[in-house]
Amino acid sequence: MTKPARVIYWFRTDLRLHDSPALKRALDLRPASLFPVWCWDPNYVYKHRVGVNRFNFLIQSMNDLSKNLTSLNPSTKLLVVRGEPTELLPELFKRWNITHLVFESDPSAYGRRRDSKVEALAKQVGVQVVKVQGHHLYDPVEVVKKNGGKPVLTMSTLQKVIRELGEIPRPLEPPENLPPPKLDPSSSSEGLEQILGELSESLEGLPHYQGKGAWIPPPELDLNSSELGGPRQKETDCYTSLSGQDRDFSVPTLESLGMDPSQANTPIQGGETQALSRLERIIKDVSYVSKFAKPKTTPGKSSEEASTTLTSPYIKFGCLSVRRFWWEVEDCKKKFKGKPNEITQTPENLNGQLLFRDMYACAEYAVGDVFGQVRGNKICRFMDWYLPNHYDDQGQKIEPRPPGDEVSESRLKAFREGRTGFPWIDCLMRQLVKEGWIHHLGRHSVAAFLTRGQCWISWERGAEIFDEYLIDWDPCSNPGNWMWLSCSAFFSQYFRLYGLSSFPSKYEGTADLVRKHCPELKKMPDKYIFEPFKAPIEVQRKAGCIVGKDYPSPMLDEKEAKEECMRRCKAAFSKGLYGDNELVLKGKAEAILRKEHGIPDPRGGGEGKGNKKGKITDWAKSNAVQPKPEQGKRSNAPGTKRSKGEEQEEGEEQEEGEEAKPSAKRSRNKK
Ligand SMILES: Cc1cc2nc3c(=O)[nH]c(=O)nc-3n(C[C@H](O)[C@H](O)[C@H](O)COP(=O)(O)OP(=O)(O)OC[C@H]3O[C@@H](n4cnc5c(N)ncnc54)[C@H](O)[C@@H]3O)c2cc1C
Repeated sequence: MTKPARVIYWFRTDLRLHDSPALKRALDLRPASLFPVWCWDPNYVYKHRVGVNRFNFLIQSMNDLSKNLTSLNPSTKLLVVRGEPTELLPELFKRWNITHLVFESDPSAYGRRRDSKVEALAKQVGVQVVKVQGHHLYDPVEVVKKNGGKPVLTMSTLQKVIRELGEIPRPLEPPENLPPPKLDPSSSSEGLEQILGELSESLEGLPHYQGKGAWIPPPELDLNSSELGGPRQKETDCYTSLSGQDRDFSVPTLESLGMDPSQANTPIQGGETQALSRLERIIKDVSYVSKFAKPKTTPGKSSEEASTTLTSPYIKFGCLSVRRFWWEVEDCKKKFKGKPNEITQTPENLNGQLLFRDMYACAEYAVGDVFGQVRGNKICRFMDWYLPNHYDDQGQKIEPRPPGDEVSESRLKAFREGRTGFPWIDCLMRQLVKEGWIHHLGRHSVAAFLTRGQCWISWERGAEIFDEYLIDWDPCSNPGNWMWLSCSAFFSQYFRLYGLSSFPSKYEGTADLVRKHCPELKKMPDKYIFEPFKAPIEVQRKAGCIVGKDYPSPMLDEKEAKEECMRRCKAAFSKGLYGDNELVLKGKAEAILRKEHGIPDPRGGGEGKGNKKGKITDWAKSNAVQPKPEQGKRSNAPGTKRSKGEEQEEGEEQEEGEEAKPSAKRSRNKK
């Protein structure tokens, strides 16, 4: 007779019970005991940028999952063990006599590395590992294989490849019951408290337990560093015991991380229960689902009123199954009573949005660890951005990063703090920090502004800011979209830009969004809401907001900055270098690009025309601060006419329906 299975189900970014193919595989083993484990990894807590809103969402989602597990069997819940999975899981295998470890596979490079370590450790002690794809519509491993090992860079390539992979599986129902996490399945102990007590006892003697060798943040770690996702108010106590302060394997609190819960200002609440009720609301509106066209959606007055689905945080943490979303959309569209040609198509429809997510995952899978950076990234066009990452001779990232030129550093700071003097950018950045989410077109605006649009700052820096604040931060979608918006990959029409006033003017509710997040502009009339620096002084006085005093002056001249960036894009495109080119790897590409195209270096160095060694160039200097308000001049405010040239630069909202068409030949002339 075979030994009955004793299974650890390792939860990660699959915090749900519905449509979980990995959980189904665990239950198909008919385990005598099922241990639903979450490893509260100090690497995540102390080494990643995770802001308070994302932690809050995660904690809520874990609590919701735990409650849902208990509703299936009152003798079970989510078992949170505090420590690194590579250290902890092997101990649990031994102490809980585990036969199988089951988890949903993590396609990201970091996750794959961690998982393969855990897999090897499990095999060493005879524990069988079962990993199942469930985080994407299609398995990135299979897609990339079918694409000849190449990264998928366009929607049409993805669609071509997936046609051969067959239909997306229909979603699974949640389980009806679960075995309890009993150490001795034949024992009569049934109560959860008793089971938890026995489990906690079984961990006696392990390091980190009951304060013995507790995981204490290393002294060099600055808990107040924003690099760690915002200020931590006090010492953490979430690692003083393996099974939690009360030895009940509970979900940690924000306080135990040293975070201030009052800073979690997001209206977005985590958990599978919330995710499913949101999905139900979306699907009820057959017309909305059938006619969904991403470019026509609006950021609205607030995140709750944005006209997209706001499902990304739930999909990110797996509270919502992406396959379930897909199929509910498909079934909903069948109920549409309007004309068939009113039903929107991929890529602008909801299915298209979900496919974009898969596209970035497939690109990340093929590119690997360097997907989030320029250096070494074969799909990423090299541009001579300001404030790039720095690397040593071995290709290791130098941290902390050496300071860049002071103008760009001050612009980056103002951008992060929502003080650029451009209300559209400032309100979005303040919304991001406060609520942990902004609408896609808002993300477009800020990403283009920081990179190829106005500031010429490396997309790596912008992606880092999003990493810290977005609840839905994703290791594939975030760098992928930043590369798209900066025209580094996926998209190449660098001449298409957003007007800082004309673009938001086209969308309903955007003036209110500005007023909500930039209250100093509350009384600014609509005409000047996106360009208060153009308001006559009497208008500013009447609105109680003097530009330069109550609200910052714009930090650059939009038109000049755009022209300069365009020149730089042109140069980078004509040179055609990518992140894996030898010149880039050796750190020589920037100087060459500047020299060949006479582009000034803001730090000096004499490479570009007209550079004065050691000085900030005139261009950067003159645009650093306080451009003259064009009071009373032509305005781009709502209702006013724009010049022909500006019209041509906009319309960027069509982007998601287009393909990346690299306009310059790739240069792969490795020496
Ligand atoms: C610079 C930048 C950075 C971004 N970073 C992230 C990120 O870290 N995580 C993330 O989930 N999305 C990211 N996006 C993509 C997109 O903005 C969000 O997924 C979307 O705004 C989420 O809102 P929603 O759920 O209302 O989307 P909807 O429009 O309702 O779309 C439904 C779902 O489709 C997926 N989706 C839609 N658009 C995209 C896209 N362009 N790329 C990938 N998935 C998409 C999301 O899972 C989303 O929840 C980024 C976009 C930009 C421009």
